[in-house]
Amino acid sequence: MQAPSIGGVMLPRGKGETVRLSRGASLTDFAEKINANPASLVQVMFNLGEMVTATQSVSDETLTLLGEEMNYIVQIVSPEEEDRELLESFSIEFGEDEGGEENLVARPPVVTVMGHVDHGKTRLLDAIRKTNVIEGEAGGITQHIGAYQATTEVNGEDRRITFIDTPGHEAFTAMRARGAKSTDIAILVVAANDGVMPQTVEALNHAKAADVPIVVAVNKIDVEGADPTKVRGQLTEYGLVAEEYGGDTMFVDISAKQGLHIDSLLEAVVLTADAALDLRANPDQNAEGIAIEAHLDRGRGAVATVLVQRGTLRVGDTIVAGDAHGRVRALIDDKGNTLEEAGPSTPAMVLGLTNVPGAGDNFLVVEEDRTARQIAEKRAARERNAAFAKRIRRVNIEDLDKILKAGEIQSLNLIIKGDASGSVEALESALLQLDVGEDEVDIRVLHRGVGAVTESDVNLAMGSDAIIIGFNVRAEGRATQMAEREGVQVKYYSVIYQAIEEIEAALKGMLKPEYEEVELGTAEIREVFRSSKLGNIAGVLIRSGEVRRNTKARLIRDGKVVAENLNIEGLRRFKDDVTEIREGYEGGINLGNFNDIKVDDVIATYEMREKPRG
Ligand SMILES: Nc1nc2c(ncn2[C@@H]2O[C@H](COP(=O)(O)OP(=O)(O)OP(=O)(O)O)[C@@H](O)[C@H]2O)c(=O)[nH]1
Repeated sequence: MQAPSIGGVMLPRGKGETVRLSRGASLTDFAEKINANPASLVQVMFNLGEMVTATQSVSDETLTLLGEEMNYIVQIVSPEEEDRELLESFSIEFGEDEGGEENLVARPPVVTVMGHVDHGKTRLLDAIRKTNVIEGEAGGITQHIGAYQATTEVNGEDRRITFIDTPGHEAFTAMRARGAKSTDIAILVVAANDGVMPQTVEALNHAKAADVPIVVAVNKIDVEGADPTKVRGQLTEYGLVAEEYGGDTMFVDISAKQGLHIDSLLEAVVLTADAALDLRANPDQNAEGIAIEAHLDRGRGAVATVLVQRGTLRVGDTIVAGDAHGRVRALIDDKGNTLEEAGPSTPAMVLGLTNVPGAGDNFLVVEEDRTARQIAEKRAARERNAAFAKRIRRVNIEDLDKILKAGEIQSLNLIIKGDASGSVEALESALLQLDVGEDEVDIRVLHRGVGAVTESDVNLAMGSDAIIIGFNVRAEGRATQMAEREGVQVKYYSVIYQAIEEIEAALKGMLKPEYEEVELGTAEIREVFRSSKLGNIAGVLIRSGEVRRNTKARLIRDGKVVAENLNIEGLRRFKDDVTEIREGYEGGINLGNFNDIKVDDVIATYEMREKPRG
């Protein structure tokens, strides 16, 4: 008996081993991992009804399906995980403070300012910068490097706060979508004369999704008609309840224009950080953090602003940032002063990199130039490979069940955009009431709003693995392109019940499947043949049902199960390989490596089938 083959090409069967593949891998990558000929995998896919070339990047499902067919467990590795492993291969553990509790020192909170258009984000960042920025020694020309530090006195102590100097949540979500956590606290700016507006809600949902505490700055209180109380009332609806109303969110009334109560706002940030977060880091280790901004400067070459998250960055350090590397030639703060070093939560502009890292890329200091270069090169190669990947697979309605089975998500995250607040609310409440059975799957609406699907929605969806629902609205041109590029699904509906029906159906499939064993057939061993290549072959008579190739089996001797979890690896009738043999017929069974068979033993075959849901 031969090993199963398809079209003359040997099918490389595994023994249930795990094969790890990067997202977007090709059949050639797979073949390399299992030491097989890529052509044989192309053939297997063809037999499964999919035309795939050997070098083309394929979806997660295709890789999984292929694995199942060949008896391998495929594990898809995300880019973040891959990067962690890359660093681990150099014995670097990124994102961990070295040492124990005793090595940790308090660090300033890192703050992002968010809010609706024209509510005063830029003005506020300028006001803070003007009044509270730490005096530099030389006092160079102020420049926007993407972040700055301010000080404020709280309970007689000078406290520092780091501000990300790009107003709006776009930068925040773009970084988060890349897996970087840049912000400890969000300041939500709401103009008191305008009240809560769509982007206010969007911003607060972004912060909530990232689990970042919010401090509300009620701005423009100098303007006539300003109504700070109304803002408090409005935000209550979104779960932000002011402290004075018994909630735990600090609200501060300010005027960015007149510089009113800026200190109170900074104090509120510090108090919120103290109450809600334990912001500490080890300053005595190699520096690590993220790149916030980067560009190519004609005179200075690649220039990147980094935020140190732990350790201390020093001039002369060897550094890798994304796929850039180099020696730190100079560190410069936001006032143009040169720095010798930058500790936790300190932003600094770095000169000396070979090229420009992306915003949200991580950076780290390594001991040797060679290590830095190797890490950067490996990352660059990976980026190139990823660029070949046609489509990054994210959550989509059609494959919800598979994605859930793979354990990739536990909840269905949705962003709902619609033409009117009434319809959006109706859709949301209907969806939240869907009976998804024994609450195995949560439906979470991360954001809802009236208007077109925007790039910001797509960003939020990317960062939270969400599906966007457009109800009687469409996506803006750039948002459509971005969603396509990033593989974020946007589903459009114009009738509420259709939306609900489709999602309910997807969820039914999405519920974790239950499996039951189904007996297929039994075979009585009449004779045992010995083959030099395959070991013992059972000559059998099928007593009941049918015996199929590639199914599970157990061996029964004198009414007792003597071996479990065997595989029907080969099946023959006379000289031919067959896929099944039915009751009453004779044939040969090869149980792979298992050779302990005797005449009169019974091979009972079964398969695990998904239980239909009631
Ligand atoms: N009267 C008054 N005007 C303010 C205040 N804060 C900001 N403004 C004005 O409001 C307008 C918008 O302020 P920006 O700081 O540009 O608002 P923004 O939120 O950064 O706006 P975008 O960048 O467009 O999202 C400007 O004309 C500011 O001068 C304030 O406290 N009082």
